[in-house]
Amino acid sequence: MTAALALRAPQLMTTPPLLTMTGVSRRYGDVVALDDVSALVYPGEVLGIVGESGSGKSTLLRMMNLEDSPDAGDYRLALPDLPGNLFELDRFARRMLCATRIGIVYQNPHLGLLMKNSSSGNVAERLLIAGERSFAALRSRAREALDASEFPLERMDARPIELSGGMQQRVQLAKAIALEPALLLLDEPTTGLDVSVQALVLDTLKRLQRDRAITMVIVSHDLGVIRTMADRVMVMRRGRVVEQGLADQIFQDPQHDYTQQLVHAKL
Ligand SMILES: Nc1ncnc2c1ncn2[C@@H]1O[C@H](COP(=O)(O)OP(=O)(O)OP(=O)(O)O)[C@@H](O)[C@H]1O
Repeated sequence: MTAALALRAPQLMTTPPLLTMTGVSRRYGDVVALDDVSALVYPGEVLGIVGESGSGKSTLLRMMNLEDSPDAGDYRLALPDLPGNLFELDRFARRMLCATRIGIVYQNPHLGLLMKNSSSGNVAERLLIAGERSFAALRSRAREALDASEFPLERMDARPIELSGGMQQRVQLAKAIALEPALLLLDEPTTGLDVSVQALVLDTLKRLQRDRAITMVIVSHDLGVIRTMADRVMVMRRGRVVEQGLADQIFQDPQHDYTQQLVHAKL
């Protein structure tokens, strides 16, 4: 066992989870996207969700972001004033919760950003929802979030449509962290970027995680990304969780046939 693993494992086990999902199922017509999925995410950790295309990863993340409702299941976040099953919240309460306590970065920046508004305006929009009304404060807080996302500040008034893919992801990230969310969701955040740009964005995510201990859930079909980012890994196939455990254990000693195939295909 490595020193890092020895230090990390007991910490995870002794802290109550921030996120608890139990028995979540979702069908779309005949397609079973999620079949009785349960998940725990502990404060300050990065949970990586991996699996082939169509395995249900993005659907699960959308559930965590309350964008969709399951056919069955329970979802709790251990935050003040949030008792009960979050799937039972009405649309307004969901929107406020997501805007203020949950951040998300999508693979497709069009889902997360208004492409024709300025980058700083995109971040400020999140702050406005939370009640910030002073122009000077909006601008300085947007600047701070963009800086933390390692976005070049001289371009903060550029529109995302004018920016590279890597820069667009940094704007999404700044928007996602502007209100210091309890949970940051990342759906294939670097897929489609050049390898060198991908590495830089992953570096930023790792630094943010280290400096701010943000609890993250990252979805990727790319085991390299999951290996770089995750403390624990959940492997999905056909809407079910087939294996989960500490990242080192999953990568060094995968138990399920499917995980073994994934890991060996990558090596
Ligand atoms: N809104 C929807 N309407 C119909 N089918 C859907 C919808 N969302 C997801 N599905 C289906 O549910 C299954 C799981 O999709 P999901 O996007 O969660 O998989 P994934 O593991 O994220 O794959 P990918 O990486 O390709 O997005 C797929 O068969 C998909 O076609």
